[in-house]
Amino acid sequence: MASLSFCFSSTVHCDLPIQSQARPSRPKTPNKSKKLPKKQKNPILITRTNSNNSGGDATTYTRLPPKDDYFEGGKTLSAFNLDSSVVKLSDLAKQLSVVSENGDESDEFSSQDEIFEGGLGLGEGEVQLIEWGSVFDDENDGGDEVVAVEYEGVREEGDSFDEEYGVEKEKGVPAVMRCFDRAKIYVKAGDGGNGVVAFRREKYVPYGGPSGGDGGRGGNVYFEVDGSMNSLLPFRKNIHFRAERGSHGQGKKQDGAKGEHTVVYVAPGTVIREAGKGGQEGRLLLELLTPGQRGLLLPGGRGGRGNASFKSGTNKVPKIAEKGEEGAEMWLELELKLVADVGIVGAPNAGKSTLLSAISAAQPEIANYPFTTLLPNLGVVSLDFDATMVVADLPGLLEGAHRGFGLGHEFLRHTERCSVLVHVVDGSGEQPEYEYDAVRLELELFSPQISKKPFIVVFNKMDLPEASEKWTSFKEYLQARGIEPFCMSAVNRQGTHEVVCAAYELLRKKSEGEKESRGWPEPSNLNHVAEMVHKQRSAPINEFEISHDSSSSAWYVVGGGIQRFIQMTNWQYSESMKRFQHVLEASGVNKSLIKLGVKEGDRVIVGEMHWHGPVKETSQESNLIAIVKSEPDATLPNPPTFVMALSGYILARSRRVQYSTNLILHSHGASRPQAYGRIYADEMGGEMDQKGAKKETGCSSIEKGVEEFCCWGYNSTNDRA
Ligand SMILES: Nc1nc2c(ncn2[C@@H]2O[C@H](COP(=O)(O)OP(=O)(O)OP(=O)(O)O)[C@@H](O)[C@H]2O)c(=O)[nH]1
Ligand SMILES: [Mg+2]
Repeated sequence: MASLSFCFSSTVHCDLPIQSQARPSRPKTPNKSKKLPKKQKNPILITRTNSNNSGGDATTYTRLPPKDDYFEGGKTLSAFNLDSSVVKLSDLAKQLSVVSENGDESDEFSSQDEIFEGGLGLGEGEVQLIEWGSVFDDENDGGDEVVAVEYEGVREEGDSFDEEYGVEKEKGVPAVMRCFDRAKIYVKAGDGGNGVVAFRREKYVPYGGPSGGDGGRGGNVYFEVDGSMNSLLPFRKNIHFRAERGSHGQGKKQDGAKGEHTVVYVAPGTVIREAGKGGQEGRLLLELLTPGQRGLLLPGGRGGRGNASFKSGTNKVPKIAEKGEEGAEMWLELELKLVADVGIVGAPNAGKSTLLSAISAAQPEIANYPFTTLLPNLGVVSLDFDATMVVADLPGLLEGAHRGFGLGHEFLRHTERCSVLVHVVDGSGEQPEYEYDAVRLELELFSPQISKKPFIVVFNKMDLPEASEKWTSFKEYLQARGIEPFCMSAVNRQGTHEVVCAAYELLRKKSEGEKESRGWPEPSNLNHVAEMVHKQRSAPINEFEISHDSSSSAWYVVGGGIQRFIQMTNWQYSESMKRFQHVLEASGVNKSLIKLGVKEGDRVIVGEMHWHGPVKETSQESNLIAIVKSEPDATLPNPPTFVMALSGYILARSRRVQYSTNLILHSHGASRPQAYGRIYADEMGGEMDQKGAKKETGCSSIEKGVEEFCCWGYNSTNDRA
């Protein structure tokens, strides 16, 4: 491989791009066009040109044109601080962009007149100055568009790519180019609706019984492959996808409505990963390839049960209802790798898009300047013998692309999934052999796998005399390397059929060899993430693990079933606590804790819930524990929105009370914390009545008796905490 230097001599002549290019248009986005910025910092040349796309105007942009080409009157470029004697090809990419022609005429335009005066051979009104950097920051999509060329930055011979890399990639490449095939999004399934406590109240129907309905199920999150998408650009603006929550249940046994599902549409070839942490790549979840494929990603939460569902033979008047199950949520990283049989690669302006338009019904943007194609275009090519293949026209490759230079591996990545490559070489360029080598080198450096893919080389623009002159030497150059190149004129559609047939033949051979055309396994089960979530949730309540942190005297109970139970428990109902105690007992959590040596004052943490576990040595038979939903040692009672409990409580099995009081506070609304609990006679000196309980707890009113009370308006900082 010839050693490649990316410099060129100022004597090399190339056509001036700004004088011959057609009016480009950026990829259409739904955003409104913005006006050109008023403030100008660095001068940029913008020309409004109306040249056509005729093949005769074609210009090769393997190198930046020498400075003389920009200034017909011999005017120097010193005003632009550009030393163009040594410039990398990729500089041009950075410098080309598209902006709205509808912008304001700059006030500073006149102040810069001397820079351009007479030097460009352009009429008045054909040149504007705008601020570089503002051009790509918006998604300007104005009607009439012009080309902006920035003359900025000195490129010295010997500059290393490393020095440039990073700065230029981030600065020079517009966001629209960087982000179209990667996205990070947040998805959340809908929460289930809450169940309610209600009783049937009807004339002549005494003891109507519980009639609280269940909450509705939350909506699911689906992924679907939309064949009309070829980028992930929509995720630049909208990254949060939440399914609707289920409605709450209502009285008269009315269940809540289900939440609406959410469908996230992605382009074919999207790979979905769990968002990685600390720079690590996340777990691979899904690979969505074929249009129409649909997968359930996150199932919605179950609706909470209303009190009608809790009715039983022993509890005919249940005053308990569940909260809805929370919908699963996660951050995802999407990556798009275009799925195509054939990828058209080559240097900018080689005629790749022209070839695609000639061989398929696709209508990619074609224009005589580099980086017309910012997003890959797909086309379906039908051959005579009833065979089709998907062809992708990829944006131009530059020196240093394998390191992200220019448009970088944003695009090289797409070649990974193409089975066959068609390498288009611009025959009208100064040195087609050099251009060929440069692009091959980039492919090799990016990935050895890509360079091993079968490929054909096509020498384009044969209709131009300067190209046909070089054809023989180019052909010999490649033949010496064992490659038989094709020649064509994409504009005139001459030789394109041979190219298509050759590409198809390669594709067929490869498919036969590998027994699969794309080397990409079809995913078997697209719902496996949802199944995994479902499995985690349906874990039995008696499957848990307990760990102990001796420094903080905390016990951690981890178990899908028990955590889910706690999340769905609605603590506002006093019966919820009884049920909770029962579950702790039935699931074996209490026993295990006591066996492991839980002590009075220890904290027991289940999921996000904190529990104080002041279990006395003597109260082996007792259950745990109490309640806390916020910081366990938070002071009472402010802020009123705190939901907390103060101490643990133990339910004695026998009627004889063994330990202590418990106090569980829940805030209801803005200002009225509510306390539930039991106060036992032992601690209060043997006897205690409602009055005593009231005094003891500081509650302003007590609705129940000694054993169970519920008080409103709790305001004192009771030291039972
Ligand atoms: N004379 C002649 N001009 C051609 C031919 N093929 C393409 N062109 C011209 O070359 C210019 C660039 O063509 P595109 O198809 O946009 O080139 P590209 O490789 O897709 O360029 P990028 O998308 O910028 O990388 C256009 O002005 C075309 O009209 C050809 O066979 N003959
Ligand atoms: Mg193109």
